[in-house]
Amino acid sequence: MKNNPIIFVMGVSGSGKSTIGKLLAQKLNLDFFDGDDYHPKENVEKMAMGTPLTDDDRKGWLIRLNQLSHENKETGAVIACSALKHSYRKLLRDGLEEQMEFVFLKGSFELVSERLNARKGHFMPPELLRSQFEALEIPKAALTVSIEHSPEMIVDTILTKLTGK
Ligand SMILES: Nc1ncnc2c1ncn2[C@@H]1O[C@H](COP(=O)(O)OP(=O)(O)OP(=O)(O)O)[C@@H](O)[C@H]1O
Ligand SMILES: O=C(O)[C@H](O)[C@@H](O)[C@H](O)[C@H](O)CO
Repeated sequence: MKNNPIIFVMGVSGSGKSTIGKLLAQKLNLDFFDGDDYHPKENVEKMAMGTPLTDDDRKGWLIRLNQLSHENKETGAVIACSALKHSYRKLLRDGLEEQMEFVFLKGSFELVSERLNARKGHFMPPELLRSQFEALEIPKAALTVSIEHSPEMIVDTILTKLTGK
């Protein structure tokens, strides 16, 4: 595994970024940050109203998460962030190429939809899921795991793959 890794757990809304990210951070004894907490108020309001974010809406937020990564450069961290497009991942990685890992949570529209419909108390409406899949550009270099298994199994798979690197 890379030294002091900055691990971005990425995927569409409801793919399990927060659930998996927290557990992974615990196992690696790293701090966990949820990208959702760094959206400006306008972005959260927009999503809550059922409008997908644009590239422009996401830009400042991605820059902030790149800064956050730099702030945690010495220790490493786990960060949950949708990171849907290649250009977003390039921005997130800027200046930290050596330390950064992307873990992609891969799942079908149907499965994620089921989980989102069952989730309570979150601002993101399930109706936005289609637009999340439309925006998603599948990462080629990411460590990819299927979300069909339990969170514990998924994290074990990630750890095995990470430590084998
Ligand atoms: N592997 C799993 N098996 C079963 N349920 C899961 C799994 N991973 C996550 N969940 C559940 O699915 C829902 C979505 O997970 P979570 O909130 O972690 O996704 P997210 O990608 O962080 O979403 P968002 O980006 O919208 O914040 C939650 O209710 C969570 O408990
Ligand atoms: O890029 C985006 O459209 C956003 O980051 C969303 O994915 C949300 O932040 C989150 O996933 C909602 O819960």
